[in-house]
Amino acid sequence: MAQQQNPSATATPPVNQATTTTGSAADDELLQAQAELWCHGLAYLKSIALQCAIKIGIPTAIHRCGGAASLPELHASSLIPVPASKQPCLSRVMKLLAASGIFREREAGVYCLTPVSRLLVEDDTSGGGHTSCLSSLALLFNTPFHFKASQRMAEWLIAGNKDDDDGAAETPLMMTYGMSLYDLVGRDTEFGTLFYKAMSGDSRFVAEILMRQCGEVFARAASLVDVGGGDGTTAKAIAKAFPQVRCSVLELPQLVDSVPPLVDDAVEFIAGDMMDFIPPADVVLLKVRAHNDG
Ligand SMILES: C[S@@+](CC[C@H](N)C(=O)[O-])C[C@H]1O[C@@H](n2cnc3c(N)ncnc32)[C@H](O)[C@@H]1O
Repeated sequence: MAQQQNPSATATPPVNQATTTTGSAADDELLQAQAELWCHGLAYLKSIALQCAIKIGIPTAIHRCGGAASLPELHASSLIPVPASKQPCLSRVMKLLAASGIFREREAGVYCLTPVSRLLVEDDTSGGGHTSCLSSLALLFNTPFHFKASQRMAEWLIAGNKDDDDGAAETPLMMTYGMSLYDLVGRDTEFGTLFYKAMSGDSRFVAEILMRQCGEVFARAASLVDVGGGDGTTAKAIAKAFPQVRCSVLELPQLVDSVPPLVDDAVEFIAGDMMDFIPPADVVLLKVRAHNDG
């Protein structure tokens, strides 16, 4: 009886070792490139996973468990609102965040805070050099406004015809919403609230470092203007620490008009555009993205 031969065995000519190694290295490189492409293509999931962990309250929950906890421990302590049936999914989110350096997997399934996730703890009084929480800032990076506008980046880049409104838009955000980021902040209450919560958290964080590092500058000053100073968090912190400094904030008129908590005796708010005028002062502070980026 004739034996059936393995077609691939008969079709493949004998090859020397060098050819095999070269072919295999090239395939390895291709597979590596494909894996990297997957990673780049899905990189936005890292931001989504971070947003998810913040919304669920994982950094604060781990902090309240003493700085390290397993998911079953977090679940048992009722610190995170995720039903047991979904813990395997949360476990995958945590693995992704641990691989990204946001948490550290100390041992299988036990997660600790890292310097990054410590910035996301809501009530951190452990004295890690800061007392402010940057959760709102991290959430601000991922709003639907940002996602929707950034998905139009290519469309915005190739739109160049000055006769059409889209082509003339200064930014993808302007093209998508027909207004600047700061106009959006003024018009959308929810977005505006998140924006200023994020900015004041960031300002508190930076002010703590600024005062430690540049205290002698403020100690010698009699006046300071914080240009684009938002809700005045930084200026208020400086005024409190250095009462001899007369602090003011230069802000866009729509912001000064629309946000009541801006009124503060320690800080004067001046409505104006920094491109037109900056009030004279011993110290001019600028912590701002001055263009209407989107
Ligand atoms: C990114 S926020 C920073 C706020 C604050 N300096 C901080 O660090 O938290 C930028 C601020 O600059 C203000 N701004 C933008 N363009 C401005 C301009 N041309 N003149 C004055 N303020 C401006 C915005 O209203 C916004 O509050």
